[in-house]
Amino acid sequence: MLTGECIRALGAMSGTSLDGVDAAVVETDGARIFGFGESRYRPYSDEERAVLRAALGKWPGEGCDAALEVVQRAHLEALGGFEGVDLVGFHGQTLAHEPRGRGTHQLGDGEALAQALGLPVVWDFRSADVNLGGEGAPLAPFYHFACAQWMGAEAPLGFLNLGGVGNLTWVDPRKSAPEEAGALLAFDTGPANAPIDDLVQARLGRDFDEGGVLGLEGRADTGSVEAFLTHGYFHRMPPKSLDRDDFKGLPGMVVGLDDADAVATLVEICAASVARGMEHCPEPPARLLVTGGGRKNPAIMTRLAALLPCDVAPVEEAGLNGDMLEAQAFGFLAVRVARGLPTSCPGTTGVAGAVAGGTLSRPERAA
Ligand SMILES: Nc1ncnc2c1ncn2[C@@H]1O[C@H](COP(=O)(O)OP(=O)(O)OP(=O)(O)O)[C@@H](O)[C@H]1O
Ligand SMILES: CC(=O)N[C@H]1[C@@H]2OC[C@@H](O2)[C@@H](O)[C@@H]1O[C@H](C)C(=O)O
Repeated sequence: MLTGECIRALGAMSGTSLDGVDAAVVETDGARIFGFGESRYRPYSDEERAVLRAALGKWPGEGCDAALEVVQRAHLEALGGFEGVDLVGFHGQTLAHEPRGRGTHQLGDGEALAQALGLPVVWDFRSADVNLGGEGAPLAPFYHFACAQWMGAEAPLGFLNLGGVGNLTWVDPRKSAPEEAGALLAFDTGPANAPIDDLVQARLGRDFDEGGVLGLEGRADTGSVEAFLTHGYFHRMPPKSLDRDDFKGLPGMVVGLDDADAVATLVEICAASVARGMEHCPEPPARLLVTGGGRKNPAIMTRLAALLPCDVAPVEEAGLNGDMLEAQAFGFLAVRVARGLPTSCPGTTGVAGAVAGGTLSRPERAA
């Protein structure tokens, strides 16, 4: 099955925004993208999201059973019924991430999922990298490299994922492989949607600032933005990574502002941290392709365009699906793991050398 031929890989991502499970098929040999297949979004209910939110920060053995039940049920519903799938890439739900401390914790049982689906499942993608001294994140950059080549890009370009946390990938598509020196530079830029979501949830009972209405209406408090950028994270050289709640105190910085100004300030902090991160790139990319839910926030996209020295566009302008890029990425990475190909390298996580992470669980009965 895995001899370099085209594999129909089904990836699943449950991200830091806790909005739901994205599931998407990508046709690949682990190096090239041959095509994209069906995708599906399975939202978490309010009750499920509350269970997951309560589990954030927990490590294995610290009472994650209820959250595990939510993750397994939601993924079985999201992944069941796809036709002609050869392999599943299961990210799980990150509950905690301290690569220089306790490690990284993605909640999910890939072995149980493999038996329930009757399909081989690759999971636990991040541990091997962390155990070898890497950040364990971001991992999508190897897929971004494949996307750049699928697009036929011939000059360096950037991918910016704006989920709960922002992560930037600088790609040189002229290189022959993602693990080649100089092919990729990637790192988490800073907070993206998570603090905005948390603030509108706390103040207004909404999940997010739909359409960026508040962010467009308000005025950013520049003093708060400048104070935030003095945080030590912005003085660390990449590769570097964040946990969803590393900046949990951020809404507290804007407590004295009205709703619109508070959101506008968090939007500016997101955009300014991307601009600060862009300074680490070997050269500014001619184009930055934005993926993740933040690309649907006009307030964020407007501020990125104002602050960055390059064209800023949603990935759809390059023919890609920004809602499903991360799910596709874990399908792609699952094929790489199954074929023993690296999934991270010094340029993406700071790991000592290219490493193929992940655990492959096979079903006792085929689907
Ligand atoms: N129409 C919209 N208007 C404004 N913001 C939106 C819109 N749709 C989605 N978002 C934002 O995008 C977020 C979800 O983005 P996404 O699904 O990429 O996050 P994630 O994958 O869970 O996070 P991460 O990539 O950090 O793991 C929502 O929480 C919200 O803040
Ligand atoms: C530990 C963890 O789950 N990190 C996530 C988070 O969400 C965005 C950013 O921080 C990124 O580093 C990573 O996910 C993406 C999919 C990645 O690994 O590329």
